[in-house]
Amino acid sequence: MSASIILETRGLCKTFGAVTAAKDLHVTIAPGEVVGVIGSNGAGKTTFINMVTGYLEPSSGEILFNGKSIVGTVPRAITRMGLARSFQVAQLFPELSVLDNLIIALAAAESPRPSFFRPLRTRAREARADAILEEFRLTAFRDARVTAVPQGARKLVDIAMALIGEPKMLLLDEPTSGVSVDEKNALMDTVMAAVRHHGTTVLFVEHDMDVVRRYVSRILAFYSGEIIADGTPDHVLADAKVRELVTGHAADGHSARKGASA
Ligand SMILES: Nc1ncnc2c1ncn2[C@@H]1O[C@H](COP(=O)(O)OP(=O)(O)OP(=O)(O)O)[C@@H](O)[C@H]1O
Repeated sequence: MSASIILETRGLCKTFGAVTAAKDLHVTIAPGEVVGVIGSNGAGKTTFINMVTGYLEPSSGEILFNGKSIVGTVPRAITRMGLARSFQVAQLFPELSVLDNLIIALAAAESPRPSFFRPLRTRAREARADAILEEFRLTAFRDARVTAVPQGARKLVDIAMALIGEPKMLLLDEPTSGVSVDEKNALMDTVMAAVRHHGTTVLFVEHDMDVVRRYVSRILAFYSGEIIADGTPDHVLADAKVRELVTGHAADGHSARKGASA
């Protein structure tokens, strides 16, 4: 693998009984790329992210991160190698404040086993958390309980926490799901400014084609566990198979498919 590839999968397969969720996936991602993953419901997008981040063991195939095989490596170790992720549903401590969630993430990033005998909330961590809140435009929610903040802000907290360890690559599973159409661009503008600032390579799953077009330089289109198109947004979104099977826009312009807005 050359230095111009940060993530590579070779012949990646995953079956669940009779269901093939990933079929012979060959993907290479270069450092600094912003890649959108599209596909209708059940196409295999989350399965791909779960395998790459260690949450799911592939049935066969290889995954290389920075040239090192990571198949069989536990998620926490993969995160420590610099490959982080967020989830469709934000993984936060719902009863704690936004600030405390960030402080826990900061403590966890500093040490794999934070001591129960030392306070988690130190001045240094609080100052760092405040800087993160500002960067992610979350200062207004600093002391609010996670359950009391809007969905878009929860998503931002989750993504901010994923970026705390300064990952080289970030995988986002539907960062704008459950967020109103009006809020989507503001959320993605904030996320993209942060990842550009940190120089992070990004791959994100997205159903909204307006969001995809606006933020990515490359699209992987999944259908039935396979990648049916890989290229620039103009190329992939004009592809006849993608229009028929993913975005639901047949050649006559008729839209039918659930889960995609183009
Ligand atoms: N743990 C599992 N056990 C059995 N089948 C699974 C499991 N996880 C995923 N599948 C199946 O694998 C296929 C791909 O699912 P996956 O969740 O990866 O799709 P997706 O593209 O992320 O869909 P969505 O957009 O709805 O999140 C589906 O048919 C799904 O039902």
